[in-house]
Order: sequence, then C-alpha cells, then structure tokens
Amino acid sequence: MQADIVTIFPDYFAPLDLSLIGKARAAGLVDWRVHDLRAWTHDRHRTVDDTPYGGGAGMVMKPEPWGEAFDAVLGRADAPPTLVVPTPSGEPFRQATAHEFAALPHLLFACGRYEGIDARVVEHARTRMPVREVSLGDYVLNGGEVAVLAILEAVVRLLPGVVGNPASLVEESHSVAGAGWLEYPVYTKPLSWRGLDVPPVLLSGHHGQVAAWRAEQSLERTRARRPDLLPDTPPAAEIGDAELA
Ligand SMILES: Nc1ccc2ncsc2c1
Repeated sequence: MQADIVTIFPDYFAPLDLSLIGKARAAGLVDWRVHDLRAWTHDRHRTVDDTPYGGGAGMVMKPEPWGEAFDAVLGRADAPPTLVVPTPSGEPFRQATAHEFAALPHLLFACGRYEGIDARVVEHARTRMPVREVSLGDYVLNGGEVAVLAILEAVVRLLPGVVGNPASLVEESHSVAGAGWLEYPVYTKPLSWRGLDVPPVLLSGHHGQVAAWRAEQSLERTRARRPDLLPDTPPAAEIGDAELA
C-alpha cells in the first residue's frame, strides 16, 4: 500500500516510524510520503488560509495549494488514489471502513486545519479520484493529523504480514468477523492480584466453556456500553415506550 499525506504539520507523522507501522514500512508492506502543503504556496508568507466568505469566526484553507498538491501526487501515480479527508462532518470511520481502505493500493490523506478546507477542493477532487470524507467520532480536533494517525494504524495493521498473529485480528472489538461486539475482558498472570482473582472458568482447560464465557462477557459489555451495536435495537424513544408499556 502507498499512502501520501498532505499536511501543514509534517512532523506530526514522525512517530509512524517508531511503531509497528514503521516495521511494516521497513518490510516493504506499506510506504508513505508526508508532504508539507506549504510547498505549494508561492507567496512570501507561504499562506494556506484566508477569511471565510459569508463571514464567521476562524479561517478557511485556500483551495490553490491543495489543488497543486493533488496535481503533484496524481502526476506521480500510475492510477488515481482514494482521497481520504478526516472531518467531523464525514461518514463514520468504522472497522469495516478500515478493511475497505486496507484493500486499496493508494491512499491520499488530506489533513485539514482551521475551520476546514474550501469545499471546492473536495468537489474538484471528486472529478479525478474517489473521495471518502470520514469522521472518527462526534468530537472536534484542531485538525486532521491525529485522525490520520489513527486511521493509518487501523488500516495498516490489517495488511497481510503486518501483525505477527493474524488470528489476533479476528476476536477484536468491532471486528467484522466477531459480529462487531465489544471485546471480552482479558487476564494474565498472576492468578491473584490485590485480592482480585482470574475468573476460574479461564483456568478450567474447557475451551468450550471458555468460549461461552467470553461470548457472554462480550454480549454483556455490548448491551451495557453499545446497545446500538446489537441487531434489532429499537431507537431510544421506542425503548422508552416499551419500558412504559
Ligand atoms: N480539519 C479537521 C478539523 C477538525 C477535525 N476533527 C476531527 S477530524 C478533523 C479535521
């Protein structure tokens, strides 16, 4: 997989080399290039933003540098990459999205800052490559860089050969294979720690009983913390009605 990242804070991505993702790069399983958006500015102050049309607080990222940055990446690519734009107004980025992205040969990440990127950048990009605007959750960061780090980790770890034991990718929270329930609690030595003991079933050697206990734990956690992940969960209003009935 090839990833290009365009940002005004290229140093944000230095930690990528420290992690498992860095090992994947060394093994040739993934490569990424980080580009400073200001390389495509032409004024003395290397300006990347301006005031918003229609008024309002904050600044908006100018379209010209982004257009030239995408021109440069596309000009070097054999085929158009998929443009991934982290934004609070995007589609939810889920484990299924990570699997989709892991199957793509080339991702181009645009890290917005300020109040966002001039909308014409994505509008124009859609005429020359697939575009996915994605949200990591209902909260706002100061920019897309942290989101891209999270997305890259979620995606690259799914690439064949990156994670030592592929089986460990199966029983994870939100794992597609695990029906998307939350992960069960895990334990290791010592048997007793500060008066807290490992659940005896995990010491039984009964794989069937262990599997059943883990499934029950996953279901219990999912019911408690993420009922929205369970099938046939009526909207909250209906749940209220049912309880009142
Ligand atoms: N550009 C930008 C600004 C805020 C934000 N929050 C989550 S992703 C994102 C992207």
